[in-house]
Amino acid sequence: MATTGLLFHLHPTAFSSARPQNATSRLHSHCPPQGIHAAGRRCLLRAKSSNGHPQIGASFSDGVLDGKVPGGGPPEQEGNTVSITVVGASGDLAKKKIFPALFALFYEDWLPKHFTVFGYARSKMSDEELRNMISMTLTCRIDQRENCSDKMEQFLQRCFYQSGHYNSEEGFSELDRKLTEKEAGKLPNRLFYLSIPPNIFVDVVRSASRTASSPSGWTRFIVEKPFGRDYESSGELTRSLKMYLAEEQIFRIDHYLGKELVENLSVLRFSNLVFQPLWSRDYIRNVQLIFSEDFGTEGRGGYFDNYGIIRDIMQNHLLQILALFAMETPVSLAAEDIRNEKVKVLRSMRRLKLEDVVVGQYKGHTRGGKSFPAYVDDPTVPSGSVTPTFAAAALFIDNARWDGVPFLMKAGKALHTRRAEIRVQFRRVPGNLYRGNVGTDLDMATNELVLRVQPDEAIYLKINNKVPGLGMRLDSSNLNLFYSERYQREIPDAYERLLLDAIEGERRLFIRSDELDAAWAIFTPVLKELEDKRVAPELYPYGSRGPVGAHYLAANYNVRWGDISSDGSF
Ligand SMILES: NC(=O)C1=CN([C@@H]2O[C@H](COP(=O)(O)OP(=O)(O)OC[C@H]3O[C@@H](n4cnc5c(N)ncnc54)[C@H](OP(=O)(O)O)[C@@H]3O)[C@@H](O)[C@H]2O)C=CC1
Ligand SMILES: O=C1O[C@H](COP(=O)(O)O)[C@@H](O)[C@H](O)[C@H]1O
Repeated sequence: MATTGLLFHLHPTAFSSARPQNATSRLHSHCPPQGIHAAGRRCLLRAKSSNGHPQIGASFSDGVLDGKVPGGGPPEQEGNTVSITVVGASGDLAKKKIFPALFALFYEDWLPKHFTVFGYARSKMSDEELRNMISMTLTCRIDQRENCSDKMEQFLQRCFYQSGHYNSEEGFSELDRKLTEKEAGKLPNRLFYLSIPPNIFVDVVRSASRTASSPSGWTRFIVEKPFGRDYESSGELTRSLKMYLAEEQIFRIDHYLGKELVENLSVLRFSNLVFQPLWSRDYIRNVQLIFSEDFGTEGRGGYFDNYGIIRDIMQNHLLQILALFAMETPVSLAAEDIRNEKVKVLRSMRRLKLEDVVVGQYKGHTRGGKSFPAYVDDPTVPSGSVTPTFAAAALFIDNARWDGVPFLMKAGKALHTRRAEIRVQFRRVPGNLYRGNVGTDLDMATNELVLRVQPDEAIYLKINNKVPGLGMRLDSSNLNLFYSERYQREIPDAYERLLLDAIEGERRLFIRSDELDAAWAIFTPVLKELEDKRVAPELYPYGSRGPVGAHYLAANYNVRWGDISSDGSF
Protein backbone atom coordinates (compact mmCIF):
# COMPACT_ATOMS: atom_id res chain seq x y z
CA MET A 1 0.00 0.00 0.00
CA ALA A 2 1.23 3.43 -0.84
CA THR A 3 0.25 4.79 2.52
CA THR A 4 2.37 2.38 4.50
CA GLY A 5 4.61 4.29 6.85
CA LEU A 6 2.91 7.64 6.36
CA LEU A 7 3.93 10.35 8.77
CA PHE A 8 0.94 12.19 10.11
CA HIS A 9 1.75 15.62 11.43
CA LEU A 10 -1.03 16.96 13.58
CA HIS A 11 -1.30 20.70 13.51
CA PRO A 12 -2.69 22.35 16.62
CA THR A 13 -4.60 24.86 14.53
CA ALA A 14 -6.11 22.22 12.31
CA PHE A 15 -9.67 23.28 13.03
CA SER A 16 -9.11 26.50 11.23
CA SER A 17 -11.93 28.50 9.73
CA ALA A 18 -9.68 28.90 6.69
CA ARG A 19 -10.96 25.60 5.38
CA PRO A 20 -13.76 25.76 2.87
CA GLN A 21 -16.95 25.32 4.84
CA ASN A 22 -18.14 22.34 2.89
CA ALA A 23 -15.05 20.22 3.01
CA THR A 24 -16.50 17.37 1.01
CA SER A 25 -17.31 19.49 -2.00
CA ARG A 26 -14.95 20.66 -4.69
CA LEU A 27 -14.60 24.21 -5.80
CA HIS A 28 -15.79 23.47 -9.28
CA SER A 29 -18.92 21.75 -8.32
CA HIS A 30 -19.66 23.79 -5.23
CA CYS A 31 -18.95 27.48 -5.22
CA PRO A 32 -20.07 29.66 -2.34
CA PRO A 33 -22.79 32.15 -3.39
CA GLN A 34 -20.46 35.08 -4.13
CA GLY A 35 -17.74 32.89 -5.51
CA ILE A 36 -15.55 33.79 -2.52
CA HIS A 37 -14.18 31.25 -0.13
CA ALA A 38 -13.84 31.67 3.60
CA ALA A 39 -10.13 32.30 3.13
CA GLY A 40 -10.87 35.16 0.76
CA ARG A 41 -10.02 33.50 -2.52
CA ARG A 42 -12.41 33.45 -5.40
CA CYS A 43 -14.11 30.26 -6.39
CA LEU A 44 -12.39 28.47 -9.23
CA LEU A 45 -15.42 28.72 -11.48
CA ARG A 46 -14.39 32.33 -11.92
CA ALA A 47 -11.03 33.68 -12.93
CA LYS A 48 -9.32 34.15 -9.61
CA SER A 49 -5.99 34.96 -8.10
CA SER A 50 -4.30 35.36 -4.78
CA ASN A 51 -4.84 39.10 -4.80
CA GLY A 52 -8.54 38.43 -4.99
CA HIS A 53 -8.84 40.36 -8.24
CA PRO A 54 -9.83 39.16 -11.67
CA GLN A 55 -6.76 38.44 -13.72
CA ILE A 56 -5.78 41.00 -16.23
CA GLY A 57 -3.43 39.61 -18.79
CA ALA A 58 -4.35 35.94 -18.45
CA SER A 59 -6.31 35.56 -21.60
CA PHE A 60 -6.36 33.59 -24.79
CA SER A 61 -4.36 36.34 -26.48
CA ASP A 62 -1.44 36.02 -24.07
CA GLY A 63 1.91 35.20 -25.63
CA VAL A 64 0.45 32.94 -28.29
CA LEU A 65 3.11 30.69 -29.78
CA ASP A 66 2.41 28.55 -32.83
CA GLY A 67 -1.29 29.22 -32.53
CA LYS A 68 -1.39 27.64 -29.04
CA VAL A 69 -2.24 29.26 -25.76
CA PRO A 70 1.09 28.91 -24.03
CA GLY A 71 0.99 30.93 -20.85
CA GLY A 72 -2.47 32.41 -20.69
CA GLY A 73 -5.65 30.43 -20.91
CA PRO A 74 -9.26 30.63 -20.06
CA PRO A 75 -10.72 30.68 -16.59
CA GLU A 76 -11.13 27.31 -14.96
CA GLN A 77 -13.91 25.28 -16.54
CA GLU A 78 -15.51 21.93 -15.89
CA GLY A 79 -13.97 20.41 -19.01
CA ASN A 80 -10.41 21.49 -18.15
CA THR A 81 -7.68 19.52 -16.53
CA VAL A 82 -4.33 20.55 -15.06
CA SER A 83 -1.26 18.32 -15.12
CA ILE A 84 1.58 19.34 -12.85
CA THR A 85 4.96 17.79 -13.61
CA VAL A 86 7.66 18.14 -11.00
CA VAL A 87 10.94 17.86 -12.89
CA GLY A 88 13.65 16.75 -10.47
CA ALA A 89 11.05 14.84 -8.45
CA SER A 90 13.71 12.79 -6.65
CA GLY A 91 15.35 15.92 -5.24
CA ASP A 92 15.40 17.72 -1.94
CA LEU A 93 13.11 20.64 -2.79
CA ALA A 94 10.51 18.43 -4.45
CA LYS A 95 10.27 16.17 -1.40
CA LYS A 96 10.55 18.92 1.18
CA LYS A 97 8.31 21.55 -0.34
CA ILE A 98 6.64 20.92 -3.66
CA PHE A 99 4.78 17.65 -3.13
CA PRO A 100 3.71 18.67 0.39
CA ALA A 101 2.42 21.99 -0.97
CA LEU A 102 0.46 20.24 -3.71
CA PHE A 103 -1.05 17.91 -1.16
CA ALA A 104 -1.95 20.82 1.13
CA LEU A 105 -3.73 22.49 -1.80
CA PHE A 106 -5.58 19.28 -2.54
CA TYR A 107 -6.45 18.79 1.11
CA GLU A 108 -7.83 22.32 1.33
CA ASP A 109 -9.80 21.87 -1.90
CA TRP A 110 -7.86 24.49 -3.82
CA LEU A 111 -6.82 22.30 -6.72
CA PRO A 112 -9.02 21.96 -9.78
CA LYS A 113 -11.39 19.03 -9.72
CA HIS A 114 -9.48 17.20 -12.40
CA PHE A 115 -5.73 17.24 -11.95
CA THR A 116 -2.76 14.89 -12.25
CA VAL A 117 0.69 15.12 -10.69
CA PHE A 118 3.73 13.63 -12.42
CA GLY A 119 7.24 13.29 -11.11
CA TYR A 120 10.04 13.31 -13.69
CA ALA A 121 13.73 12.60 -13.01
CA ARG A 122 16.51 10.28 -14.10
CA SER A 123 16.18 7.97 -11.08
CA LYS A 124 14.32 4.76 -11.83
CA MET A 125 11.09 4.57 -9.86
CA SER A 126 7.66 3.07 -10.27
CA ASP A 127 4.50 5.08 -9.60
CA GLU A 128 4.18 3.18 -6.35
CA GLU A 129 7.74 4.02 -5.30
CA LEU A 130 7.16 7.69 -6.04
CA ARG A 131 4.01 7.57 -3.89
CA ASN A 132 5.91 5.97 -1.05
CA MET A 133 8.62 8.58 -1.32
CA ILE A 134 6.15 11.47 -1.37
CA SER A 135 4.09 10.08 1.46
CA MET A 136 7.05 10.39 3.81
CA THR A 137 6.89 14.18 3.74
CA LEU A 138 3.17 14.89 3.42
CA THR A 139 1.60 16.65 6.36
CA CYS A 140 -2.08 16.81 7.13
CA ARG A 141 -4.15 19.56 8.56
CA ILE A 142 -6.31 17.05 10.31
CA ASP A 143 -9.76 17.83 11.49
CA GLN A 144 -11.71 15.17 13.28
CA ARG A 145 -14.49 15.08 10.77
CA GLU A 146 -12.19 13.97 8.05
CA ASN A 147 -9.92 11.09 7.57
CA CYS A 148 -6.48 12.27 6.65
CA SER A 149 -5.33 8.92 5.31
CA ASP A 150 -8.26 8.89 2.88
CA LYS A 151 -7.24 12.28 1.57
CA MET A 152 -3.64 11.18 1.27
CA GLU A 153 -4.60 8.06 -0.54
CA GLN A 154 -6.80 10.04 -2.95
CA PHE A 155 -3.96 12.43 -3.61
CA LEU A 156 -1.34 9.72 -4.03
CA GLN A 157 -3.53 7.88 -6.50
CA ARG A 158 -3.27 10.94 -8.72
CA CYS A 159 0.54 10.92 -8.61
CA PHE A 160 2.57 9.15 -11.31
CA TYR A 161 6.19 8.92 -12.33
CA GLN A 162 8.15 9.03 -15.55
CA SER A 163 11.87 8.41 -15.62
CA GLY A 164 13.97 10.13 -18.25
CA HIS A 165 16.96 12.29 -18.99
CA TYR A 166 16.65 16.03 -18.84
CA ASN A 167 17.78 16.64 -22.41
CA SER A 168 15.85 13.73 -23.81
CA GLU A 169 12.98 14.41 -26.17
CA GLU A 170 12.14 10.68 -25.98
CA GLY A 171 11.71 10.94 -22.21
CA PHE A 172 9.41 13.93 -22.49
CA SER A 173 7.52 12.36 -25.45
CA GLU A 174 6.79 9.40 -23.25
CA LEU A 175 5.67 11.79 -20.52
CA ASP A 176 3.45 13.52 -23.08
CA ARG A 177 1.86 10.19 -23.99
CA LYS A 178 1.07 9.43 -20.36
CA LEU A 179 -0.16 12.96 -19.68
CA THR A 180 -2.51 12.73 -22.65
CA GLU A 181 -3.86 9.44 -21.33
CA LYS A 182 -4.57 10.91 -17.90
CA GLU A 183 -6.07 14.06 -19.35
CA ALA A 184 -8.84 11.89 -20.72
CA GLY A 185 -9.97 14.14 -23.55
CA LYS A 186 -10.38 17.24 -21.40
CA LEU A 187 -8.83 20.59 -22.33
CA PRO A 188 -5.29 20.02 -21.08
CA ASN A 189 -3.31 22.65 -19.20
CA ARG A 190 0.22 21.79 -18.19
CA LEU A 191 2.50 23.15 -15.50
CA PHE A 192 6.15 22.09 -15.27
CA TYR A 193 8.03 22.82 -12.06
CA LEU A 194 11.78 22.86 -12.71
CA SER A 195 13.12 21.65 -9.37
CA ILE A 196 16.57 20.92 -10.75
CA PRO A 197 20.04 22.43 -10.77
CA PRO A 198 20.23 25.52 -12.99
CA ASN A 199 22.70 24.06 -15.49
CA ILE A 200 19.92 21.84 -16.87
CA PHE A 201 17.05 24.38 -16.94
CA VAL A 202 17.42 25.05 -20.65
CA ASP A 203 17.76 21.35 -21.59
CA VAL A 204 14.49 20.62 -19.86
CA VAL A 205 12.67 23.61 -21.30
CA ARG A 206 13.87 22.73 -24.80
CA SER A 207 12.84 19.09 -24.59
CA ALA A 208 9.64 19.55 -22.64
CA SER A 209 8.36 22.52 -24.64
CA ARG A 210 8.97 20.71 -27.91
CA THR A 211 7.47 17.39 -27.01
CA ALA A 212 5.22 17.78 -23.99
CA SER A 213 3.52 21.18 -24.38
CA SER A 214 -0.22 21.17 -24.12
CA PRO A 215 -1.71 20.84 -27.61
CA SER A 216 -4.60 23.20 -26.89
CA GLY A 217 -4.45 24.58 -23.35
CA TRP A 218 -1.79 26.60 -21.59
CA THR A 219 1.75 25.40 -20.79
CA ARG A 220 3.69 27.10 -18.01
CA PHE A 221 7.11 26.56 -16.46
CA ILE A 222 7.99 27.45 -12.89
CA VAL A 223 11.72 28.09 -12.75
CA GLU A 224 13.56 27.88 -9.45
CA LYS A 225 16.40 30.18 -8.55
CA PRO A 226 19.26 30.80 -9.11
CA PHE A 227 18.50 32.76 -12.27
CA GLY A 228 22.13 33.07 -13.31
CA ARG A 229 25.08 34.28 -11.23
CA ASP A 230 25.26 37.83 -12.52
CA TYR A 231 23.73 40.30 -14.97
CA GLU A 232 25.25 38.62 -18.02
CA SER A 233 24.53 34.98 -17.18
CA SER A 234 21.00 35.85 -16.08
CA GLY A 235 20.42 37.64 -19.40
CA GLU A 236 21.82 34.63 -21.21
CA LEU A 237 19.45 32.32 -19.31
CA THR A 238 16.49 34.56 -20.12
CA ARG A 239 17.42 34.63 -23.80
CA SER A 240 17.78 30.84 -23.87
CA LEU A 241 14.44 30.28 -22.14
CA LYS A 242 12.77 32.70 -24.50
CA MET A 243 13.94 30.67 -27.49
CA TYR A 244 11.34 28.12 -26.42
CA LEU A 245 8.90 30.01 -24.24
CA ALA A 246 7.03 33.29 -24.21
CA GLU A 247 7.67 35.46 -21.14
CA GLU A 248 4.07 34.74 -20.08
CA GLN A 249 4.93 31.07 -19.76
CA ILE A 250 7.88 31.63 -17.43
CA PHE A 251 7.11 31.80 -13.72
CA ARG A 252 10.37 32.71 -11.95
CA ILE A 253 9.79 31.80 -8.36
CA ASP A 254 11.04 33.67 -5.32
CA HIS A 255 9.40 31.84 -2.48
CA TYR A 256 9.75 34.80 -0.12
CA LEU A 257 7.08 36.54 -2.18
CA GLY A 258 4.70 33.76 -1.15
CA LYS A 259 5.24 34.31 2.57
CA GLU A 260 2.24 35.64 4.44
CA LEU A 261 3.91 38.72 5.90
CA VAL A 262 5.49 39.68 2.60
CA GLU A 263 2.10 39.34 0.95
CA ASN A 264 0.71 41.55 3.71
CA LEU A 265 3.25 44.31 3.16
CA SER A 266 1.22 45.94 0.40
CA VAL A 267 -1.98 45.58 2.42
CA LEU A 268 -0.35 47.30 5.37
CA ARG A 269 0.98 50.11 3.20
CA PHE A 270 -1.89 50.77 0.89
CA SER A 271 -4.94 50.10 3.02
CA ASN A 272 -3.96 51.94 6.19
CA LEU A 273 -4.09 55.70 6.06
CA VAL A 274 -1.93 56.01 9.17
CA PHE A 275 1.12 54.65 7.37
CA GLN A 276 0.72 56.42 4.05
CA PRO A 277 2.01 59.89 5.00
CA LEU A 278 4.87 58.35 6.99
CA TRP A 279 6.23 56.18 4.16
CA SER A 280 9.09 58.33 2.90
CA ARG A 281 12.36 60.03 3.76
CA ASP A 282 10.36 62.69 5.64
CA TYR A 283 9.63 60.31 8.51
CA ILE A 284 11.69 57.17 7.97
CA ARG A 285 15.30 57.24 9.13
CA ASN A 286 16.31 53.84 7.80
CA VAL A 287 14.90 50.47 6.79
CA GLN A 288 16.48 47.14 7.75
CA LEU A 289 15.95 43.82 6.02
CA ILE A 290 17.31 41.02 8.13
CA PHE A 291 17.63 37.31 7.40
CA SER A 292 19.37 34.82 9.64
CA GLU A 293 19.53 31.06 9.87
CA ASP A 294 20.80 29.05 12.81
CA PHE A 295 22.26 26.33 10.60
CA GLY A 296 25.02 26.27 8.02
CA THR A 297 25.07 25.11 4.44
CA GLU A 298 24.94 21.47 5.57
CA GLY A 299 24.53 19.28 2.51
CA ARG A 300 24.22 22.21 0.09
CA GLY A 301 27.80 23.43 0.20
CA GLY A 302 28.45 22.36 -3.37
CA TYR A 303 25.68 24.60 -4.68
CA PHE A 304 26.27 27.37 -2.18
CA ASP A 305 29.97 27.83 -2.81
CA ASN A 306 29.30 28.87 -6.38
CA TYR A 307 26.81 31.52 -5.25
CA GLY A 308 27.37 32.84 -1.72
CA ILE A 309 24.91 34.59 0.56
CA ILE A 310 24.56 37.76 -1.53
CA ARG A 311 23.22 35.80 -4.49
CA ASP A 312 21.41 33.23 -2.34
CA ILE A 313 19.41 35.66 -0.21
CA MET A 314 20.07 39.36 -0.82
CA GLN A 315 19.81 39.79 -4.56
CA ASN A 316 16.48 37.98 -4.60
CA HIS A 317 14.56 37.50 -1.33
CA LEU A 318 15.60 40.67 0.48
CA LEU A 319 15.64 42.83 -2.63
CA GLN A 320 12.15 41.68 -3.57
CA ILE A 321 10.90 42.66 -0.14
CA LEU A 322 12.66 46.00 -0.47
CA ALA A 323 10.98 46.63 -3.83
CA LEU A 324 7.53 45.94 -2.38
CA PHE A 325 8.33 48.11 0.60
CA ALA A 326 9.58 51.08 -1.40
CA MET A 327 7.59 51.05 -4.66
CA GLU A 328 5.09 53.76 -5.51
CA THR A 329 1.38 52.98 -5.41
CA PRO A 330 0.59 50.76 -8.40
CA VAL A 331 -2.25 51.66 -10.74
CA SER A 332 -4.08 48.52 -9.61
CA LEU A 333 -3.40 45.17 -8.01
CA ALA A 334 -2.95 43.58 -11.43
CA ALA A 335 0.35 41.74 -11.86
CA GLU A 336 1.78 44.02 -14.53
CA ASP A 337 0.93 47.17 -12.61
CA ILE A 338 2.70 45.90 -9.52
CA ARG A 339 5.68 44.58 -11.40
CA ASN A 340 5.99 47.88 -13.30
CA GLU A 341 6.32 49.71 -9.99
CA LYS A 342 8.84 47.21 -8.67
CA VAL A 343 11.00 47.62 -11.77
CA LYS A 344 10.87 51.40 -11.41
CA VAL A 345 12.11 51.37 -7.85
CA LEU A 346 14.81 48.79 -8.60
CA ARG A 347 16.03 50.87 -11.51
CA SER A 348 16.24 53.89 -9.19
CA MET A 349 18.65 52.09 -6.92
CA ARG A 350 22.33 52.89 -6.80
CA ARG A 351 24.81 50.17 -7.79
CA LEU A 352 26.11 48.68 -4.57
CA LYS A 353 29.72 49.67 -3.80
CA LEU A 354 32.36 47.56 -2.10
CA GLU A 355 32.72 50.04 0.76
CA ASP A 356 29.05 49.51 1.55
CA VAL A 357 29.42 45.76 1.96
CA VAL A 358 30.75 43.57 4.76
CA VAL A 359 31.25 39.87 4.17
CA GLY A 360 31.75 37.07 6.65
CA GLN A 361 32.16 33.32 6.79
CA TYR A 362 31.43 31.02 9.72
CA LYS A 363 34.18 29.14 11.45
CA GLY A 364 34.01 26.08 13.66
CA HIS A 365 32.92 26.52 17.23
CA THR A 366 32.49 24.33 20.29
CA ARG A 367 29.75 25.15 22.75
CA GLY A 368 28.56 23.09 25.70
CA GLY A 369 30.70 20.19 24.59
CA LYS A 370 29.12 20.21 21.13
CA SER A 371 31.17 21.01 18.05
CA PHE A 372 29.83 22.97 15.11
CA PRO A 373 31.73 22.80 11.81
CA ALA A 374 33.30 25.62 9.87
CA TYR A 375 31.90 26.37 6.40
CA VAL A 376 35.13 25.09 4.85
CA ASP A 377 34.82 21.80 6.80
CA ASP A 378 32.01 20.83 4.42
CA PRO A 379 33.61 18.25 2.09
CA THR A 380 31.77 19.76 -0.90
CA VAL A 381 33.35 23.18 -0.26
CA PRO A 382 36.81 23.81 -1.74
CA SER A 383 39.41 24.40 0.93
CA GLY A 384 40.40 28.05 1.21
CA SER A 385 37.03 29.17 -0.15
CA VAL A 386 36.29 32.86 0.46
CA THR A 387 32.60 32.54 -0.36
CA PRO A 388 30.60 34.66 2.07
CA THR A 389 28.06 32.96 4.30
CA PHE A 390 27.21 36.32 5.82
CA ALA A 391 26.87 39.78 4.29
CA ALA A 392 25.66 43.18 5.34
CA ALA A 393 25.06 45.95 2.84
CA ALA A 394 23.85 49.54 2.69
CA LEU A 395 21.68 50.30 -0.32
CA PHE A 396 20.14 53.54 -1.54
CA ILE A 397 17.23 54.50 -3.74
CA ASP A 398 17.91 57.69 -5.64
CA ASN A 399 14.37 58.92 -6.04
CA ALA A 400 12.31 61.68 -4.47
CA ARG A 401 10.67 59.47 -1.88
CA TRP A 402 13.77 57.73 -0.53
CA ASP A 403 16.67 60.07 -1.23
CA GLY A 404 19.32 59.56 1.47
CA VAL A 405 17.50 56.82 3.40
CA PRO A 406 19.80 53.83 4.04
CA PHE A 407 18.22 50.46 3.31
CA LEU A 408 20.39 48.08 5.29
CA MET A 409 20.44 44.39 4.53
CA LYS A 410 21.93 41.66 6.66
CA ALA A 411 21.85 37.97 5.79
CA GLY A 412 23.73 35.08 7.28
CA LYS A 413 23.91 31.36 7.84
CA ALA A 414 25.03 29.60 11.02
CA LEU A 415 24.03 32.52 13.20
CA HIS A 416 22.49 32.25 16.64
CA THR A 417 18.86 32.38 15.53
CA ARG A 418 16.52 31.77 12.59
CA ARG A 419 14.65 34.91 11.72
CA ALA A 420 13.51 37.13 8.86
CA GLU A 421 12.19 40.60 9.49
CA ILE A 422 11.73 44.10 8.19
CA ARG A 423 12.50 46.93 10.58
CA VAL A 424 11.53 50.51 9.93
CA GLN A 425 13.15 53.09 12.16
CA PHE A 426 11.44 56.46 12.24
CA ARG A 427 12.99 59.86 12.81
CA ARG A 428 13.08 61.68 16.13
CA VAL A 429 10.09 63.72 17.26
CA PRO A 430 11.02 67.34 16.50
CA GLY A 431 10.99 69.54 19.61
CA ASN A 432 10.02 66.55 21.71
CA LEU A 433 8.42 67.83 24.92
CA TYR A 434 9.45 64.64 26.66
CA ARG A 435 13.07 64.56 25.57
CA GLY A 436 14.10 64.81 29.23
CA ASN A 437 12.08 61.69 30.01
CA VAL A 438 13.19 59.30 27.31
CA GLY A 439 16.86 58.98 28.16
CA THR A 440 19.93 60.49 26.61
CA ASP A 441 19.95 58.47 23.39
CA LEU A 442 17.17 60.06 21.39
CA ASP A 443 17.61 57.58 18.52
CA MET A 444 16.76 54.77 20.90
CA ALA A 445 13.51 56.53 21.69
CA THR A 446 12.22 56.70 18.12
CA ASN A 447 9.35 54.64 16.84
CA GLU A 448 10.14 51.37 15.13
CA LEU A 449 7.78 49.25 13.07
CA VAL A 450 8.70 45.58 12.81
CA LEU A 451 7.26 43.03 10.40
CA ARG A 452 8.46 39.65 11.51
CA VAL A 453 8.23 37.41 8.47
CA GLN A 454 9.27 34.30 10.37
CA PRO A 455 9.15 32.54 12.72
CA ASP A 456 6.06 33.55 14.73
CA GLU A 457 4.68 36.02 12.24
CA ALA A 458 4.01 39.38 13.84
CA ILE A 459 3.70 43.09 13.27
CA TYR A 460 4.55 45.39 16.12
CA LEU A 461 5.16 49.06 16.61
CA LYS A 462 7.50 50.35 19.25
CA ILE A 463 6.09 53.46 20.91
CA ASN A 464 7.00 55.62 23.87
CA ASN A 465 4.54 55.24 26.68
CA LYS A 466 4.02 56.67 30.13
CA VAL A 467 4.71 54.15 32.84
CA PRO A 468 1.57 54.19 35.00
CA GLY A 469 1.99 56.03 38.29
CA LEU A 470 2.22 59.48 39.73
CA GLY A 471 5.64 60.20 38.30
CA MET A 472 6.44 60.94 34.66
CA ARG A 473 8.56 58.12 33.43
CA LEU A 474 8.40 56.90 29.85
CA ASP A 475 9.28 53.51 28.56
CA SER A 476 9.34 51.88 25.19
CA SER A 477 6.44 49.46 24.68
CA ASN A 478 5.06 47.53 21.74
CA LEU A 479 1.68 47.64 20.07
CA ASN A 480 1.51 44.00 19.04
CA LEU A 481 -0.18 42.00 16.36
CA PHE A 482 0.95 38.45 16.96
CA TYR A 483 -0.56 36.23 14.29
CA SER A 484 -0.80 33.17 16.51
CA GLU A 485 -2.95 35.11 18.98
CA ARG A 486 -5.05 37.01 16.46
CA TYR A 487 -5.70 34.33 13.86
CA GLN A 488 -6.46 30.78 14.90
CA ARG A 489 -5.47 29.28 11.62
CA GLU A 490 -2.43 27.72 10.16
CA ILE A 491 -0.43 29.92 7.83
CA PRO A 492 0.03 28.24 4.46
CA ASP A 493 3.51 27.53 3.22
CA ALA A 494 4.80 29.98 0.62
CA TYR A 495 4.96 27.23 -1.98
CA GLU A 496 1.23 26.59 -1.64
CA ARG A 497 0.37 30.15 -2.55
CA LEU A 498 2.84 30.26 -5.41
CA LEU A 499 1.83 26.93 -6.91
CA LEU A 500 -1.81 27.93 -6.78
CA ASP A 501 -1.02 31.26 -8.42
CA ALA A 502 0.92 29.54 -11.20
CA ILE A 503 -2.00 27.18 -11.82
CA GLU A 504 -4.32 30.16 -11.95
CA GLY A 505 -2.03 32.21 -14.19
CA GLU A 506 -1.53 34.91 -11.57
CA ARG A 507 1.95 36.37 -12.18
CA ARG A 508 2.03 39.05 -9.51
CA LEU A 509 4.31 37.10 -7.16
CA PHE A 510 6.69 35.91 -9.87
CA ILE A 511 9.69 37.80 -11.20
CA ARG A 512 9.50 39.39 -14.64
CA SER A 513 12.67 39.41 -16.73
CA ASP A 514 13.16 43.19 -16.56
CA GLU A 515 12.87 43.02 -12.76
CA LEU A 516 15.55 40.40 -12.74
CA ASP A 517 17.82 42.51 -14.96
CA ALA A 518 17.36 45.50 -12.66
CA ALA A 519 18.10 43.36 -9.59
CA TRP A 520 21.31 41.98 -11.06
CA ALA A 521 22.44 45.44 -12.19
CA ILE A 522 22.53 46.54 -8.54
CA PHE A 523 24.64 43.63 -7.30
CA THR A 524 26.78 42.47 -10.23
CA PRO A 525 29.61 45.07 -10.00
CA VAL A 526 30.24 44.41 -6.31
CA LEU A 527 30.01 40.65 -6.73
CA LYS A 528 32.64 40.83 -9.45
CA GLU A 529 34.87 43.04 -7.33
CA LEU A 530 34.58 40.75 -4.32
CA GLU A 531 35.55 37.79 -6.48
CA ASP A 532 38.29 39.50 -8.50
CA LYS A 533 39.94 40.80 -5.35
CA ARG A 534 39.23 37.59 -3.41
CA VAL A 535 38.09 39.75 -0.50
CA ALA A 536 38.67 37.77 2.68
CA PRO A 537 35.48 37.35 4.70
CA GLU A 538 35.52 38.22 8.40
CA LEU A 539 35.30 34.92 10.28
CA TYR A 540 32.56 34.53 12.87
CA PRO A 541 31.88 31.56 15.13
CA TYR A 542 29.07 29.18 14.16
CA GLY A 543 26.04 30.16 16.23
CA SER A 544 27.21 33.72 16.94
CA ARG A 545 25.68 37.06 16.00
CA GLY A 546 27.93 37.45 12.97
CA PRO A 547 30.86 39.75 12.12
CA VAL A 548 31.41 42.95 14.06
CA GLY A 549 32.00 44.66 10.71
CA ALA A 550 28.21 44.77 10.22
CA HIS A 551 27.96 47.21 13.13
CA TYR A 552 30.65 49.49 11.72
CA LEU A 553 28.89 49.52 8.37
CA ALA A 554 25.61 50.54 10.01
CA ALA A 555 27.40 53.13 12.15
CA ASN A 556 28.75 54.77 8.97
CA TYR A 557 25.14 55.76 8.34
CA ASN A 558 24.24 56.49 11.98
CA VAL A 559 22.22 53.33 12.12
CA ARG A 560 21.98 50.74 14.86
CA TRP A 561 20.70 47.29 13.92
CA GLY A 562 17.24 46.99 15.42
CA ASP A 563 17.59 43.31 16.22
CA ILE A 564 20.20 44.08 18.84
CA SER A 565 19.03 45.81 21.99
CA SER A 566 20.99 48.44 23.92
CA ASP A 567 22.69 45.82 26.09
CA GLY A 568 23.92 43.99 22.98
CA SER A 569 21.47 41.09 23.25
CA PHE A 570 18.74 40.23 20.76
N1 LIG B 1 16.60 22.53 -1.67
C1 LIG B 1 16.22 23.74 -1.29
O1 LIG B 1 15.94 24.01 -0.12
C2 LIG B 1 16.11 24.83 -2.30
C3 LIG B 1 16.38 24.62 -3.63
N2 LIG B 1 16.22 25.64 -4.54
C4 LIG B 1 16.48 25.41 -5.95
O2 LIG B 1 15.61 24.39 -6.42
C5 LIG B 1 16.26 23.57 -7.38
C6 LIG B 1 16.24 22.13 -6.91
O3 LIG B 1 16.89 22.05 -5.67
P1 LIG B 1 17.18 20.65 -4.95
O4 LIG B 1 15.96 19.81 -4.93
O5 LIG B 1 17.85 20.99 -3.69
O6 LIG B 1 18.23 20.03 -5.94
P2 LIG B 1 18.85 18.57 -5.97
O7 LIG B 1 20.32 18.71 -5.96
O8 LIG B 1 18.22 17.70 -4.95
O9 LIG B 1 18.47 18.10 -7.45
C7 LIG B 1 17.15 17.74 -7.85
C8 LIG B 1 17.24 16.54 -8.77
O10 LIG B 1 17.94 16.90 -9.96
C9 LIG B 1 18.75 15.82 -10.39
N3 LIG B 1 20.14 16.27 -10.45
C10 LIG B 1 20.91 16.69 -9.43
N4 LIG B 1 22.12 17.06 -9.86
C11 LIG B 1 22.12 16.86 -11.18
C12 LIG B 1 23.09 17.07 -12.21
N5 LIG B 1 24.28 17.57 -11.94
N6 LIG B 1 22.74 16.78 -13.47
C13 LIG B 1 21.52 16.31 -13.75
N7 LIG B 1 20.57 16.10 -12.81
C14 LIG B 1 20.87 16.37 -11.56
C15 LIG B 1 18.59 14.70 -9.38
O11 LIG B 1 17.59 13.80 -9.87
P3 LIG B 1 17.94 12.48 -10.72
O12 LIG B 1 19.35 12.10 -10.42
O13 LIG B 1 16.94 11.48 -10.24
O14 LIG B 1 17.72 12.91 -12.11
C16 LIG B 1 18.03 15.39 -8.17
O15 LIG B 1 17.20 14.56 -7.40
C17 LIG B 1 17.66 24.15 -7.54
O16 LIG B 1 17.64 25.05 -8.62
C18 LIG B 1 17.88 24.89 -6.24
O17 LIG B 1 18.78 25.95 -6.39
C19 LIG B 1 15.75 26.86 -4.17
C20 LIG B 1 15.47 27.14 -2.86
C21 LIG B 1 15.66 26.18 -1.81
O1 LIG C 1 16.22 30.27 -1.18
C1 LIG C 1 16.71 29.89 -0.14
O2 LIG C 1 15.97 29.98 0.98
C2 LIG C 1 16.28 29.20 2.12
C3 LIG C 1 15.54 29.84 3.28
O3 LIG C 1 14.16 29.73 3.06
P1 LIG C 1 13.15 29.72 4.28
O4 LIG C 1 11.82 29.78 3.64
O5 LIG C 1 13.40 28.45 5.02
O6 LIG C 1 13.47 30.90 5.11
C4 LIG C 1 17.76 29.15 2.38
O7 LIG C 1 18.03 28.23 3.40
C5 LIG C 1 18.48 28.71 1.12
O8 LIG C 1 19.88 28.79 1.33
C6 LIG C 1 18.12 29.58 -0.04
O9 LIG C 1 18.62 29.01 -1.24
